Amino acid sequence: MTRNAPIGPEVSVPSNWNLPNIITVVRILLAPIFVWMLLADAGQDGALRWWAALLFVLAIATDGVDGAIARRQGLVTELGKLLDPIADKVLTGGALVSLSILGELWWWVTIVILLREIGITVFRFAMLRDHVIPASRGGKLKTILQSVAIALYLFPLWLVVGEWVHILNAVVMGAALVLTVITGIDYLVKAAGERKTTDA
Ligand SMILES: O=P(O)(O)OC[C@H](O)CO
Repeated sequence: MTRNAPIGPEVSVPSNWNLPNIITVVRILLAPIFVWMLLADAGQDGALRWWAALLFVLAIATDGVDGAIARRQGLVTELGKLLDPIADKVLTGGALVSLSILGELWWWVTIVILLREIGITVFRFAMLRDHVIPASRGGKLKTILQSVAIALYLFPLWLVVGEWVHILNAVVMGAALVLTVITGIDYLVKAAGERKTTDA
């Protein structure tokens, strides 16, 4: 037996350049195209606005696809765990900032959500020496709720069903905002709990 030979069965580590991670990268690349389309429409509710809304929905839907493929085909990687939430944040963050630039969403809502999203991303990187913190169930639910809220703002539904839809949009966005803050705090509380257990 050679010295330093691995003991036990070899465990194959999936390459970082696999289909789920490529889909995640495509999601990041779609974000600037979507933002450009939305801002180019400049609040005129024209065809470009509808296309931008559709592109957002298609892009955010890939969030479920990459995760499902990764789990089913055993392609879950540390890079994927790190990159997937970032891709979501680039897309949703781009949408929120654009909506605020267009004067359709209060800046304070965008700022609170961005602070939470950037804060948790910085926290994830800070914890990298220990382990990658995967997205929690609450975090996943938060992204779904944010996406629904953003999609409601993006599609100019008021042209079809009337102005009352603005109330629905604000309520759903409010719920997304609350869940965003709660799940952010949850990551920190859980990490503090884990630290206590390892220190004891
Ligand atoms: O806020 P996070 O980091 O929990 O993000 C959750 C991901 O977007 C789920 O795909």
